[in-house]
Amino acid sequence: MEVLMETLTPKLSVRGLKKDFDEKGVLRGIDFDVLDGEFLSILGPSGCGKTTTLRILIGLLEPDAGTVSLDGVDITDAAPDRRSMGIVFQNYALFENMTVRGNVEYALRFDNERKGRRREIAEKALAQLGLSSQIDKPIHELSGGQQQRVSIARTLVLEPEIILFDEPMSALDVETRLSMRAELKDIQKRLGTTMIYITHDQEEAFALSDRIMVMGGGEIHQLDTPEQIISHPADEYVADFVNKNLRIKMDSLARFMGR
Ligand SMILES: Nc1ncnc2c1ncn2[C@@H]1O[C@H](COP(=O)(O)OP(=O)(O)OP(=O)(O)O)[C@@H](O)[C@H]1O
Repeated sequence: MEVLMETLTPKLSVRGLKKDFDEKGVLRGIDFDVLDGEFLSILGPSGCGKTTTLRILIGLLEPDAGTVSLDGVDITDAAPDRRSMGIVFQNYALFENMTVRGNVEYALRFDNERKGRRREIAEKALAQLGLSSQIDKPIHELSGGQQQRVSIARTLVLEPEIILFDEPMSALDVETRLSMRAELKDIQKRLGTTMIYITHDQEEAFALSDRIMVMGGGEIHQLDTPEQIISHPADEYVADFVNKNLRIKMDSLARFMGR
């Protein structure tokens, strides 16, 4: 029975989440679960409520209603550093002039229990991500993909249950995005950490995710596998969103071919 419960309890469970800004319903009561080891993308256009959802999950914003539970424990009111959630930001927020090792060790500076072992812990995380040979280089000498890995290593040393990504690739050129996408997928497969990835880029969501949550106007329109979203869009909004994005891709491909 215990084993059965364990497999059935989602890693993260969100129920009835609501948030108004200036009396406008930015989140209108959203419910979803994320399974252990799953890669879930939150996909939708600008202003649909993705960042608001993320900020509530990591504890930077209080919801007006609803609950967030991690491994079955209600963490709605827990402080950000008591939630076991790590976040990788858009520009990675690394210290450019510090070394790779320095950046990762820095994350443990307030961890009284482990800061004495921070050198060893940082080295282990960096080895896991294939960065041992870069360990003494300053950040500005690394490629975009390597910087992404440092940012993940820095998050990993805090031993999060879930890693959240806030549009981490949106400022990069297409080629870098493609190689970093492949790297991220590989890292997730190897580590098996539950990941939530915020993006407005449909192609990115489809390439990376086990399941995708399509949001619009503060609501979840569909939460399903990429295949189901393409073959069985839940409503017109999802069908339009998928089609529109495909059309944009086809147009830029046609322009590229015509050059
Ligand atoms: N602190 C705030 N005060 C007032 N309105 C806000 C605040 N934060 C967000 N909003 C509004 O809530 C809506 C949803 O914003 P949110 O940032 O969650 O969208 P998003 O889907 O992440 O968009 P983007 O992809 O552009 O980041 C927007 O209309 C935004 O203007």
